[in-house]
Amino acid sequence: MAELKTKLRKVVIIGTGFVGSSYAYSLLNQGVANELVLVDLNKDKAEGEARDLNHGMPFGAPMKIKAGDYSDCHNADLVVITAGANQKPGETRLDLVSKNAKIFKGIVQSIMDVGFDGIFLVATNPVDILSDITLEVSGLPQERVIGSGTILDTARFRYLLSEHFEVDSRNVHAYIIGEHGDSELPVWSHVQIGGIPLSRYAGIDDLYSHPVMTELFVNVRDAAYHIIERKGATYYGIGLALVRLTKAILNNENSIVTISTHLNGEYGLDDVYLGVPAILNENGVREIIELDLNEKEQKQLEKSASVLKEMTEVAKQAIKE
Ligand SMILES: NC(=O)C1=CN([C@@H]2O[C@H](COP(=O)(O)OP(=O)(O)OC[C@H]3O[C@@H](n4cnc5c(N)ncnc54)[C@H](O)[C@@H]3O)[C@@H](O)[C@H]2O)C=CC1
Ligand SMILES: CC(=O)C(=O)O
Repeated sequence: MAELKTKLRKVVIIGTGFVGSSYAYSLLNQGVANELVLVDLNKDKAEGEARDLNHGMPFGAPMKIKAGDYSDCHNADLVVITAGANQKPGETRLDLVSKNAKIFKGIVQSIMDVGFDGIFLVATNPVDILSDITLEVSGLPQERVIGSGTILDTARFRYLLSEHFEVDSRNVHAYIIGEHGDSELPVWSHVQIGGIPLSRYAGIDDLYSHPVMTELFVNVRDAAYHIIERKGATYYGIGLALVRLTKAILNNENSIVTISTHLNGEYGLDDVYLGVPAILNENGVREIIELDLNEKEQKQLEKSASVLKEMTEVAKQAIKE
């Protein structure tokens, strides 16, 4: 009988606040990695989370979980960064830029100093800009520096469409692209339900000016504000989204997911990180999927890119000071 070889997979989470700990909990539930190390500036928090998670081990898949430090990153396959400030009610993601860019410079340098040579997955906001900062500070190839981008927004979009049309969200194919933030856009021209274009499925000629579809998108775009007003932070959705990305990477799935990646001419855009569908596997981003956008969508994407480019310059300036 052929010998079964199981590759050991090590994930390190930097930042064990709401997002980091929700992600860790979902990883344990879904038995995704063999080894999980939790790192936080607040060492007690990381230690407490590790102990709590370990007590669930008999009910999950076996894995090693411990609190650690940056030296644990040297042989990690994946480092997921969820550290930094989150939005307070009324704050935008872009309001966090200078504060979190400075935090990131220190974190990424400490990780590279121990010889990390795996994949970075960034979730901290503003995620597109901090992915760019991670690329610049780490010097790793761009396919190995990924942001969670619009994966959560895309999930929210699919969920709200599935509720509206009473169809399983897994059969709703739709993308939100651009900034993970206020300038993001829905790609209405490619929304499909079970392979049927939405305009035909719903009998709507112009999805762009249809009041119900417009309201649905606004609820996607503003979902984080609505949740933060009510419970102070969002974390379960992103925790599960990060596990989806972790599986695509560790299991070499070649999955198409909307992540923040560095564009080099795709969609006519250069030198900017933003959310687009891309094929993800154990080497990181294999290929960016270039959708045929209509004129309206292309213009909106260009606008989103210019917002991000401007704020990325602010972040790059902040880390020089
Ligand atoms: N990309 C996405 O879709 C989403 C992103 N987020 C973002 O995730 C980030 C984290 O949010 P929360 O977990 O709610 O915040 P939190 O405040 O609960 O946790 C942040 C953690 O980072 C730690 N930390 C701060 N500086 C650090 C450093 N230099 N090294 C190590 N750890 C450090 C803190 O001690 C804290 O435990 C925020 O920027 C938030 O906006 C939140 C939800 C969705
Ligand atoms: C906070 C955030 O980025 C979100 O829930 O989308």
